[in-house]
Amino acid sequence: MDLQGAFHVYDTTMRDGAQQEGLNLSVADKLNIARLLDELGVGFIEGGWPGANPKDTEFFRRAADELDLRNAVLAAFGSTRKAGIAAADDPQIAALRESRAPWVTLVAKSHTRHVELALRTTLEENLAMVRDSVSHLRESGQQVFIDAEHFFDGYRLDRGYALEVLAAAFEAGAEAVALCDTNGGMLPHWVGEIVSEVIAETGGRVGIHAHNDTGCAVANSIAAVEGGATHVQGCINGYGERTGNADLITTVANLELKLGRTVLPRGRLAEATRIAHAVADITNFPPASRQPYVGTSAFAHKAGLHASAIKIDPNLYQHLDPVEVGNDMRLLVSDMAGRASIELKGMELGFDLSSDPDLITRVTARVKELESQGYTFEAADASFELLLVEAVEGARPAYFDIESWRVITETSPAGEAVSEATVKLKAEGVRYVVTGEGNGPVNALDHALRQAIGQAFPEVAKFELIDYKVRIFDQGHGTDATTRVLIETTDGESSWVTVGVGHNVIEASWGALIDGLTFGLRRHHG
Ligand SMILES: CC(=O)SCCNC(=O)CCNC(=O)[C@H](O)C(C)(C)COP(=O)(O)OP(=O)(O)OC[C@H]1O[C@@H](n2cnc3c(N)ncnc32)[C@H](O)[C@@H]1OP(=O)(O)O
Ligand SMILES: CC(=O)C(=O)O
Repeated sequence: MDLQGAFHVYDTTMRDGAQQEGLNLSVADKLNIARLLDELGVGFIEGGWPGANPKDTEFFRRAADELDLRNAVLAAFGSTRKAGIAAADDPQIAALRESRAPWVTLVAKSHTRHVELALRTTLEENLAMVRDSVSHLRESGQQVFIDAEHFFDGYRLDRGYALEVLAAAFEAGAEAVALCDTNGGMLPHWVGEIVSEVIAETGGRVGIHAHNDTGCAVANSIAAVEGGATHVQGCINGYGERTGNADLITTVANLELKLGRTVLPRGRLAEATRIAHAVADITNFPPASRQPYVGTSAFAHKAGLHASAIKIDPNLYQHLDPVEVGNDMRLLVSDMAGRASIELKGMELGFDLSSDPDLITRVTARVKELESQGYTFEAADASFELLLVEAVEGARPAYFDIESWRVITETSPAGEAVSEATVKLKAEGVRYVVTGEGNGPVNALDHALRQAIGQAFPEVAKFELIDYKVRIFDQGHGTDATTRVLIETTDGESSWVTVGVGHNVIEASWGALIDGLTFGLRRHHG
């Protein structure tokens, strides 16, 4: 597939995406993101603005030697030359030349007020800046895209001038002009109309660069394509300045799966979920669970009625097969579950409950009763699995018997609060009495419990508590309120979440800790 030919998928995660508040990428991060984007099969990767900061300059230096891109080519971003100087003498243009990127994307003003107020130059000089910069870079052997900044607002204010800017770019040899909704204020039908008018007027290749300030960045990008655009820009996970850019994966998935356009190499879209999450790991922004196509909730079903239909045919409650974007359908168990939800969740966890409708009814009722007391199973699959095992096998898995536990918190001579827990239990026929210390009561209990159980089951040494969340509900009751604790435990290979509920945070934590250890031991011992 010719990714630099018929239709351009252009990623700007590492340039406009990095303009997102709080998002900071090292050179190594950028190299890793570029590899992931290449795996996704985008045609163009905008790596940053060489010359604007040492990191972006370094990225292009290292990329030329270290990246072995199979699908994509690199684009370096910069602006047209400064007013009043030759393109060849502009140090910023020199940095673009020296980046060794085969493509350069130049941001150009196409809005008269921006030319006069922000550039503080004449409309004529701005046209010359566009013309000179493009032709200079073309003569230096690079291919050029233009990002026509504030194009839609500029077109509405002075259509003639906005089109003159595009004409100057095309005449000088720009391959495509991306019309930018820089302030993100457009709606889809406005974008569609303007894009088709521009194509009719210029005959050149037109692209779209949409920001999400109206919540319409993806819709605007799709409208542009329907209006004739053949170059689409966006960012993974919709990162970007202010409210972000068009989410590139959502845009591409809509183009491929809804409009039947082939814009990525065959089979690449099925990697979308993995790649979106891998990029999120690098940016250190947790992936949004409700993100279209790739979010963990994108194909998660909570309502009992949905599950009952899904049992017959999953497509009754999903707009497409999640496999197409590398995602999975998940059933959530909660007080909104019906018997079908429990049966399907059981199947997901490896239990065939279909021949025992009474058991399904009992488990459904038990889930609703426990949820009314404050438990939540949709976030705590491991506690639900233990509940299911108890129902199926007639008893909860028991690797240890707790005799008693207690915990105290006192101040040390240095004035710090320290906690000490004592746990008495029996495991594998042996009685253990163990004391653990910690920087808080739950930490002390966790240490004592794992030390005691670890003597009978050494694999417990690998277990580690990695997340701890407390939620107080019945807010009216103040310190008497019911407390829910969710604990995430790992054995180094995978992790699981358990829930505990109690009238105080220690009691609730204890329940979640016991479930966490029991679930982990069951995984190792069956
Ligand atoms: C719409 C967008 O998101 S475009 C991308 C924007 N991204 C960034 O700005 C991030 C990287 N930017 C930077 O590191 C810096 O702003 C730099 C290195 C580019 C420039 O820094 P400085 O030289 O200190 O200038 P400063 O940022 O204050 O102002 C920008 C200058 O570029 C000029 N400029 C703005 N747009 C253009 C353009 N399309 N063509 C030519 N010049 C332009 C401005 O008029 C201003 O000129 P002046 O220095 O003569 O006043
Ligand atoms: C170029 C760009 O990022 C914009 O106009 O939004």
